[in-house]
Amino acid sequence: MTGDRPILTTAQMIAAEQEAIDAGTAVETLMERAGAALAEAAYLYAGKMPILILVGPGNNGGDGYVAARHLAKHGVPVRIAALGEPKSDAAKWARDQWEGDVETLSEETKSAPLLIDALFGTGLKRGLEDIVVLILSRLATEAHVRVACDLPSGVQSDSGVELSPVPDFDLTVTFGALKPCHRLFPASHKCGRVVLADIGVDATSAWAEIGQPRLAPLKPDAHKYSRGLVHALAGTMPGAIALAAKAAARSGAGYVRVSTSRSIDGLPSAIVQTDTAEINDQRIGCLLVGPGMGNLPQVLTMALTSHVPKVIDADGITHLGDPERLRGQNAIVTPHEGEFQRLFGRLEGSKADRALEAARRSGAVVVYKGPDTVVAADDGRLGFALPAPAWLASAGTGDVLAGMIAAMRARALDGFEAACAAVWLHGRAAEIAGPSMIADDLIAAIPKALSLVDA
Ligand SMILES: NC(=O)C1=CN([C@@H]2O[C@H](COP(=O)(O)OP(=O)(O)OC[C@H]3O[C@@H](n4cnc5c(N)ncnc54)[C@H](O)[C@@H]3O)[C@@H](O)[C@H]2O)[C@@H](O)CC1
Ligand SMILES: Nc1ncnc2c1ncn2[C@@H]1O[C@H](COP(=O)(O)OP(=O)(O)O)[C@@H](O)[C@H]1O
Ligand SMILES: [K+]
Repeated sequence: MTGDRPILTTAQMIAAEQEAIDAGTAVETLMERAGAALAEAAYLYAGKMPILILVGPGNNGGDGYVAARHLAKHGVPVRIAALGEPKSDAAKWARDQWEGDVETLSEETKSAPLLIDALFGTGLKRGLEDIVVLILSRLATEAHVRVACDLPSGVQSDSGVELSPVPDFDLTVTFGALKPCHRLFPASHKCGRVVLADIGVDATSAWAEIGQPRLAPLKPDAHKYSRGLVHALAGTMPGAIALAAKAAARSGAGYVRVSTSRSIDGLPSAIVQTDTAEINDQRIGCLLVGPGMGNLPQVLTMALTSHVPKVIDADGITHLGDPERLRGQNAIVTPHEGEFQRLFGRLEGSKADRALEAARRSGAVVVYKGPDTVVAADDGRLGFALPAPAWLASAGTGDVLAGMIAAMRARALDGFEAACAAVWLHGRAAEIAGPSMIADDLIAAIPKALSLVDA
């Protein structure tokens, strides 16, 4: 995922900041860059709209004082309302550089068309006091544009959990790297557009936002097997495997084959139906099992005897029973919350932590689905999906995703890269298909989603 926007926990961010400080950059310099970037983003978004900046006692507040100075320099009318005095040396420095008034944040504080929330960032330890929540909510409602400095106040940076109620923001300007909360639910859906500013800290991480995939262009001498053979195993509900198989074909698999004991209606003639299960055919790029499998655990058991890479979804996950069965399987599993808990139990930590733990326990690539899908590999790589439209919440869209992943895997991407590419394309296909889509429409939108990438 080289090139994707890195995601850092608070501890990693502090370490990266310390590295920059040790290399000779003062913390005030980092704050100056952060505040200047916040000001620039707000100015680009809203021009000379009058601004109210709420500042807290820590370095998040410090960024707010710096931003105020830059905005005022550009002729933007700026007011500051502070929740207490600055506590850190850097924030005190930023406060001293500000030559304007500082109001005390209270129930009397008047709103402005643009609100910047620089109350708390990564240092938040508990929820905001009720009275502060009320004031923030009123000022946010009365503003036309809402901008969060680093992250919306009230959000726990590492988990995306709201420690106190958080208003909706239009824009979040973050520094050095994205934080898990920008892509984990519910906070992910409160941030609005997330702008990442470079402040000169080296933010490298095995965690990143899943960006647009880079797929190798089709070679002139391609043939159906080199594009990838996906072999799907049907079960008791043929509709689900039909969705998955069609999605695989539309995602560029050169050859899609379905083992089924009875003919499946409505499958395109290009998809081969066979009543044999040639699952050890060395040409298979990816085996797909689970969608519509129903209560036929023997289908899963047979799939697990094969040595080819595999995608295991839906009923296949339910019938696994023990994550250890996945070890050495070269598998990608695609659980939603219920399936995840059935297979891995109730794990501790954020969704990111749980996904990584599941990948470690099973050795599989885990695509942990939902409004904040994450993809984890057992080597520690973790991809966070962009927010996808909520209208994906309809029957069969998961089957489509499983087919798309199988196609990406069959074209010889590694398991993690294949899952990330498919998750990205699935989200874009949903946007293209629009709010009243059903899973079949999602498949029809895959070619347009693929045309967004150079493939
Ligand atoms: N890490 C970095 O590289 C950089 C960080 N910067 C900024 O620094 C921020 C982090 O700064 P801090 O660590 O000072 O943290 P915060 O500014 O988030 O706030 C921490 C302060 O608030 C107090 N506090 C926490 N929760 C509270 C609550 N619910 N009610 C009242 N007080 C509470 C803490 O005791 C502490 O004094 C980042 O979010 C970012 O905006 C930037 O200045 C640039 C560089
Ligand atoms: N509220 C939501 N916002 C965005 N994506 C969602 C939401 N709900 C579900 N999805 C996505 O839709 C798909 C649903 O998959 P799944 O739950 O397996 O459904 P099914 O088994 O009916 O196909 C997943 O890719 C999931 O991430
Ligand atoms: K904030």
